[in-house]
Amino acid sequence: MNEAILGGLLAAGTDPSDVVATVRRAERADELAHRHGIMAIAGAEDPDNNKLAAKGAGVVILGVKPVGITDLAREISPVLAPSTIVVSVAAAVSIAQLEAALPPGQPVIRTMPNTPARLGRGVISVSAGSNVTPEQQQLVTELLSAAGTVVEIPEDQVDALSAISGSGPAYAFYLAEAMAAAGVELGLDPELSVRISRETVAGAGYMLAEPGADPTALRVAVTSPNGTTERAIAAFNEGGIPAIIADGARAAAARAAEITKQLG
Ligand SMILES: NC(=O)C1=CN([C@@H]2O[C@H](COP(=O)(O)OP(=O)(O)OC[C@H]3O[C@@H](n4cnc5c(N)ncnc54)[C@H](O)[C@@H]3O)[C@@H](O)[C@H]2O)C=CC1
Ligand SMILES: O=C(O)[C@@H]1CCC=N1
Repeated sequence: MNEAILGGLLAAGTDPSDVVATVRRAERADELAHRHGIMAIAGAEDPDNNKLAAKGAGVVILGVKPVGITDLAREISPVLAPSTIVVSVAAAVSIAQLEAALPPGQPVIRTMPNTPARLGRGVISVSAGSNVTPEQQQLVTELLSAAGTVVEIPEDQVDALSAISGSGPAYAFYLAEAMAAAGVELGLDPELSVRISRETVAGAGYMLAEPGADPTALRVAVTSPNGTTERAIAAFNEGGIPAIIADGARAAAARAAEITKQLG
């Protein structure tokens, strides 16, 4: 996820020399440095890597798994300037949990990105903690805008948003996988079926990305009265696909709440 955000930031003109990344493995640090022209420090080579990166930073983006993020916050706390904005991309970790692991008064912003950020087409939510000034929130919003559409939401909506846009790219890829499998079942060559499914979901995505695009109008335009698509959509509706998608989103949001409790 973090390389996706990095890709978006750099593509939008962030100076690579303004960015320091940390990772665990040396090979991964080399890969990031070569691919993006940034400084990347591996924990395996320098156990102080996270502190080195955070020291003097205006913005620190924490992107490890939810289970490790408060430990990481505690690790870098001694080197943070009071004005350093700490941004979290972790699902299910609350602003309160992050603030409790950081020096008192540290500005904290919780975000929920998604992987199309790599192409500058992400959706990134921003929820600010109480120590964040409007100027700091503006700065982070502008920074993340490089990676896609930024939406400001109250923290109590993050789990719901995550169930739609955070996990959502996986739902679209899942659809492409299911379409490819269906094509094979209808007798298409597997490679061809994957190719046309991928291009179809991608092409539809491009259409949705046009300004003012309306998913319902776009669907209706493909669905000729009494034609073939109509039969497919009817079968989807009979099979309860909309309700199944709602169930999936509910399960994702519930899992986020469960993780928050576990990390309590
Ligand atoms: N994958 C996705 O689409 C999304 C992920 N997220 C959040 O992003 C975070 C990362 O998720 P992924 O990218 O999927 O996981 P990942 O496992 O691919 O990335 C985590 C990275 O952190 C590195 N790391 C772990 N501990 C470290 C440490 N102490 N110091 C430096 N680097 C360390 C790991 O080596 C790894 O490269 C999670 O908190 C997740 O909830 C949020 C939205 C979407
Ligand atoms: O699956 C996850 O937990 C993360 C959060 C949203 C997308 N990926």
